This record gives sequence, structure tokens and C-alpha cells, in this order.
Amino acid sequence: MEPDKGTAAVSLHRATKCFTTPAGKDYTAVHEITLEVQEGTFVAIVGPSGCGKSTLLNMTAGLTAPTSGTVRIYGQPLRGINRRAAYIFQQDALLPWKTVLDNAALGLVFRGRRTDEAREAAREWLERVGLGPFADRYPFQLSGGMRKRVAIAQSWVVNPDILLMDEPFSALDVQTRQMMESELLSLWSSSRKTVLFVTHDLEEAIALADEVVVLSAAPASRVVGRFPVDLSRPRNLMDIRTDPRFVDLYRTIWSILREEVLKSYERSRHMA
Ligand SMILES: Nc1ncnc2c1ncn2[C@@H]1O[C@H](COP(=O)(O)OP(=O)(O)OP(=O)(O)O)[C@@H](O)[C@H]1O
Repeated sequence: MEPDKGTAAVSLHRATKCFTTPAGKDYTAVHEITLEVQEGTFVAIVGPSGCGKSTLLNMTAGLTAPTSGTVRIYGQPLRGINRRAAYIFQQDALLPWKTVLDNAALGLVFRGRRTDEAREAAREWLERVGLGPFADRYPFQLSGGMRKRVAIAQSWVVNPDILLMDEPFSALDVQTRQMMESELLSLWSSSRKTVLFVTHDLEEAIALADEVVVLSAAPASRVVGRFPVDLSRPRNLMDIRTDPRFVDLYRTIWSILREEVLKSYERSRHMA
């Protein structure tokens, strides 16, 4: 039976994704994943390397269709690209030949907005992420953190209902990363968009999310645990990692994730 078509922003029902390997064999990346994400919640997805986290996000973005099962967005079966979502990748996708302003305006231009209107909206967002004075620069003239801010402005300016973030901060140094996490939370708390945030880092997942979803080791990855994060908001990310409740949650989730990481490591050794 299909799940209720309630107000879940994202609803995967027994979503399976198989790929064909270069050797021509079938490979099941994720198997019968059922997951509902309620509107306005921040959900982090963790799991061992290669377990299918990006595949799950790509199915939600409509970049790839499930081999079987369904993906619904606000109750509607997803066909093609998910127009209600914006995607932020690990490597930002800024165009090197465009200025910061024009990069930030890109999503609106693609959606058919007039260039001057798109630029005006983009300029507002650049101000909000602290990049107002850098609007005329080119991406190569920015630091990693600044480039990330452009990517955030670029996705936020189109006012998506859903943000899909695939390890967006993993390439940043620890301090910049913490700043960006704080900025993301403050933007999110004033907008309450639905966020699916993929990360390798369990600490980052707990610090940011309302719920942490743990995927099992590949192949045929599935959901092995869902953990509500009952830490109060707003959260002070500078200190949260020493909060006793944080430490408790970390221990509980890590005991599940650790098993999957070990399985994944063992399997990859046998494949090598
Ligand atoms: N287009 C594709 N063709 C064949 N196999 C693919 C394709 N895309 C992903 N895979 C395989 O599916 C599995 C899951 O990949 P995915 O990128 O979703 O994992 P991940 O958990 O995001 O990985 P990582 O933690 O390393 O970022 C991997 O074994 C990968 O090689």
C-alpha cells in the first residue's frame, strides 16, 4: 500500500535504485527505502561511504528516477526534475566566467526572470550572506567559504520549498565550516524550508538537524535508524558538541553507524 499523501514535503516509498556497472552487472545501490520528511524539518542523512546517500538525494531532486518504488513531493508523484527543490553540491557549481552577482542570479534567469530583476533579487541575497561588497568579483577571487555563500545565495534566491544539500561544507576548513553551519541554521530558522542534508560527519548531522537518518552499508542500502534530535533551538554551534544531550545522542547513533561503517570497510576489502 502507498503511504498517506499527507503534508510530507518528501515521501519515498520503497524506492530502489539499480545501476549497471561498467562490467555490465546489476548493482543495487539503495533498496526499498521508505522515508517521509515533513514540511519545514531539517533532516540529516548519514551512512558509510558509497552507501547511496547521493543516490537518495538525486532521486528526490528528480535527477535520477527510482528503478522501482515512488518519490512524492508534497503528495505528487515526481516526474522529471523536482521544481520545488534547489540542490547544493559538495563542489559548488559556480560559473567561472560570470561575476558573483550573475552567478547568484543564475537560477532566476533560468526560470525566465528578466536579468535586471534577477540581479536585484540576487543582490539582496548577497547582502544577506555578507557578500554585498563582492558582487562584481569572479569566483576564482573568493575563498572557499565565500564561494559556499554564493552557492547558498544562488539556491535561496529562487525560494525553493526544499533544499537538498550534499556534503556542502565538507571541503571547508573546520572554522569556516562552523561559521557556514551557523549561517545556514539562522537562514533556515527564519524560512523553515525543508532540508535534506547529506553528510559524512555525524557531529554535523546532530548539530544541525531535527532528525538523523542512518543508512546501512552498501550494497542495497536501507534505512537502519531514524533518530529525532531533541536539542533546543536556536543552537549555539560553538558549544553544542559538549552538551550532555548531544554526547548521549552521538553515542546512541554512532553505535548503529559504527556497525555499518565496519561492514562497509570489510566489504570493500573483499571487493579489492
Ligand atoms: N550512475 C551510476 N552508475 C553506476 N553506479 C553508480 C552510479 N551512481 C552511483 N553509483 C553507485 O551507487 C553507489 C552509491 O553511490 P552514492 O554516490 O549514492 O553513495 P554516497 O553514499 O553518496 O557516497 P559517498 O559517501 O562516497 O559520497 C556507489 O557504489 C556508486 O558507485
